[in-house]
Amino acid sequence: MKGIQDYYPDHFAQCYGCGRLNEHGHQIKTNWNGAETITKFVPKTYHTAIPGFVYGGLLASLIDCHGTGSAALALAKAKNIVLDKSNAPRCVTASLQVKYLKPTPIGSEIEIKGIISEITERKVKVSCELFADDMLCVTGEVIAVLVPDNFGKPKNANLQ
Ligand SMILES: CCCCCCCCCC(=O)SCCNC(=O)CCNC(=O)[C@H](O)C(C)(C)COP(=O)(O)OP(=O)(O)OC[C@H]1O[C@@H](n2cnc3c(N)ncnc32)[C@H](O)[C@@H]1OP(=O)(O)O
Repeated sequence: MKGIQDYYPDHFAQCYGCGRLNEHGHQIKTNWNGAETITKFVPKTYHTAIPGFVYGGLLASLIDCHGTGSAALALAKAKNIVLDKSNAPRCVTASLQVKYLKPTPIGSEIEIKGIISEITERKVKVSCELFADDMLCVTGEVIAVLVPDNFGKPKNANLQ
């Protein structure tokens, strides 16, 4: 199934967590599910923290990219953008907070829900809930910001 990530421009589609063009990455797909967003992922055995349980860094990474994907969906909706080519808004993570409530069992499909809790012209807050075997294991909050034109460049680059 396609997700918002399939509509990112190619030069924004290399992310390890969600880039469709990163053959080594997770390649998650984020979609609307009613008023919420959703993604699913099946961790591999090599994503182990301790035997039987998923490595927390992977879970943070999934929440991170589901958060930016959810933010992109919300901005597209707010700006009435029809997703039909590489025209999706692209967001970067400004802040990522994760709470590990229970060990996340490995071996079954993980489901992450996203709730858009705040949206402005450039910034979206997304609350995430991660479930495994129908058990709420992790919560997270992502603040995502629309990629600025000067992303990755020093602020005084034009003075050099
Ligand atoms: C090339 C693109 C590739 C995209 C890949 C995305 C993959 C997604 C997952 C990731 O791993 S992203 C990589 C990790 N993130 C970064 O490297 C981002 C590094 N930080 C930055 O580049 C800038 O700090 C950032 C673009 C996030 C914000 O800089 P700006 O100068 O554009 O923001 P500005 O100061 O104008 O603030 C915009 C809004 O965001 C808020 N904000 C900015 N930084 C924040 C922060 N750290 N925490 C909370 N809020 C923050 C800020 O308060 C403000 O809110 P309001 O509009 O309500 O006033």
